[in-house]
Amino acid sequence: MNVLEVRCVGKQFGGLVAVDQIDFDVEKGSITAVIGPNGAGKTTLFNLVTGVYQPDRGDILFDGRSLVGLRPDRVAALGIARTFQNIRLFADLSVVDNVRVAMHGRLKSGIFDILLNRRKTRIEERRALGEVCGLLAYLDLEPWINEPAKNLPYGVQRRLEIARALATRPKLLLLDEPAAGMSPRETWELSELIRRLRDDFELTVLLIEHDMKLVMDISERIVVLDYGRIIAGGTPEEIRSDPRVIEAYLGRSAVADGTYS
Ligand SMILES: Nc1ncnc2c1ncn2[C@@H]1O[C@H](COP(=O)(O)OP(=O)(O)OP(=O)(O)O)[C@@H](O)[C@H]1O
Repeated sequence: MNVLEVRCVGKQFGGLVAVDQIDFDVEKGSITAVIGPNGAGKTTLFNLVTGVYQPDRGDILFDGRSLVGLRPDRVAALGIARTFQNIRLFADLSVVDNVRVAMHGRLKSGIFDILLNRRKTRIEERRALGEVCGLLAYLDLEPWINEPAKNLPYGVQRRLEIARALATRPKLLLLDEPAAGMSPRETWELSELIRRLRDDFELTVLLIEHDMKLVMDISERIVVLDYGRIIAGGTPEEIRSDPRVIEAYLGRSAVADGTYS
């Protein structure tokens, strides 16, 4: 069963075609990677799925329902969460408050309930805090719980971004270059974490990543973009040996020097 269906989607910025006739499916419970050279259209695709941009043509279906025309908050409420290439946290807020803020969009109590300090609001807040603490424990963020986000090491900030995304209880998690700036050890830990998340939270994961080792290690399907178009799609084995991918994305030298092995 497909959780996401991208149907002939196109997006232009003035004369520049950023995404052109993109068409692919993401199977429920899978880990799918979108790869391609800089400027290939990967982040634009994520922005189209999450409602940041609207497609000029085509359709995007989530659980069979079209996302076209929906604002990002509506898309999030349906169960799609994302992390960003350039980490977006509340720098001066503590770790626990960063996750609490992310969870608030899903809580029932409004600002007046909070101001009036209603009993149902206090119960909901207490439950939410319990859930936040559970997420922080799961992601090994407990030692940093009261630390402002800006003080965290880079790899920990990336985990906090994931905690914020999970706080919205998504069905589909989009990760935009989650390994960027990470050491090889942190990247290895991240690949283990992504697999665990998928299993423990029954998620479907769609990720953009330049780290080929991570992509080949954890993806079940790979979609390859170049100049806004899909040039290949398939399993890691199929992609690894596809000459169009080697040519367009990695260059012949990558094959020769063993980068792409
Ligand atoms: N808001 C925008 N306005 C104008 N052009 C844009 C905008 N967003 C993206 N583009 C252009 O669309 C093309 C695709 O960009 P996009 O960021 O989607 O590529 P990418 O594959 O994510 O690249 P990278 O790997 O460098 O992040 C690029 O040429 C980019 O300059």
